Amino acid sequence: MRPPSGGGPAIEAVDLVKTYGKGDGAVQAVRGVSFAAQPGTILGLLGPNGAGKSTTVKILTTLSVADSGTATVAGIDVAKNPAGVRRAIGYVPQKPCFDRNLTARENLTLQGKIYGMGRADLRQRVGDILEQFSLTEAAGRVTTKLSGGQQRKLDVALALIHRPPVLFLDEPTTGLDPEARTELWAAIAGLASSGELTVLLTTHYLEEADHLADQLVIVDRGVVVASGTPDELKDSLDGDTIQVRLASPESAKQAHDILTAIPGIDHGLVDGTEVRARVANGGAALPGAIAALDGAGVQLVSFSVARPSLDQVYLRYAGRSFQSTDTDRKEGAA
Ligand SMILES: Nc1ncnc2c1ncn2[C@@H]1O[C@H](COP(=O)(O)OP(=O)(O)OP(=O)(O)O)[C@@H](O)[C@H]1O
Repeated sequence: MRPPSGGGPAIEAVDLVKTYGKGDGAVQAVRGVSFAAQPGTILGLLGPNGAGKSTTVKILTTLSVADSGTATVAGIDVAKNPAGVRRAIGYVPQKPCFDRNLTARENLTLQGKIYGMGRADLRQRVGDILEQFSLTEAAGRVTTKLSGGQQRKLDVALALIHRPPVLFLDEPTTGLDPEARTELWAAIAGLASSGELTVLLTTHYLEEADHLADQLVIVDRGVVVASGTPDELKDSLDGDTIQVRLASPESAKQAHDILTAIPGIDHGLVDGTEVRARVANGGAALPGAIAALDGAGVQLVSFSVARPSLDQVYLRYAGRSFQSTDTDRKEGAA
């Protein structure tokens, strides 16, 4: 299948609204979300846990029905023709979806049969897709004997077996170690590079969104707070980011307080042993900032001036730091 003809977006959401439950217990998961992904691009839906990303994806993949609003995928209306949408998409949910008792090759073959693919085409396709995801050598192994990264790649391969023009990846790298994450990033970037596949991926990793997405839609508490390319979003913030690395998290907190007390330095964030803050002109602020830290006896590991990062973008548009939203989540989960 190819992307929709006629030049329209591959994915379009217009004013989607979804509330779970009723009365006092009602949760407004999605509160008027709109965006569009052009064919052959990767759109990153970025937001902390509970922002409404999965709910939006569920509506677009026909697993859930919106209370209001409209959406098309591959030019097909999700509400009017859900079966058509399901044929046009691949969907990788957060949890693995392969059969643990079968091998990678058997899983792919079974999936292809479910989509009604012919025997010769399917055999060729399974071979090609195993190759594409560097799974050929592991193809004969029962899936439980694959590494976490290989299992995740198999999930993506399964979603693509029927050559859909649109792929949805819901937090594809959650739980993967850094090496497996980097490998999956390369595979995802490779998928979209042909220009024939449109990918929507949800993530709460700023780095992942920055690295992979052509276009970002930042969601928070069910609404879109900003959208654009990663560069556009960073450029929309005037000024520079100063980044200071300290020897310990305690020193980082101390450095944060000292720096943000300096007029013109604001929006400070502490991330482990690093402090980041915004300033109109990083070069001009540098001597004063270093002198203030030095005067307080705070030992620096490094100090640099950089372009704004996505967490600064998030802070500016969502009105709170990305780290704090993640901390809220962890505390809520505890
Ligand atoms: N089936 C459901 N019933 C009730 N509330 C729900 C349901 N599914 C999601 N929610 C709530 O809706 C809100 C949005 O959830 P959603 O899963 O869409 O967010 P998310 O951004 O995908 O988060 P995560 O990264 O944790 O998957 C949250 O407050 C969540 O608790």
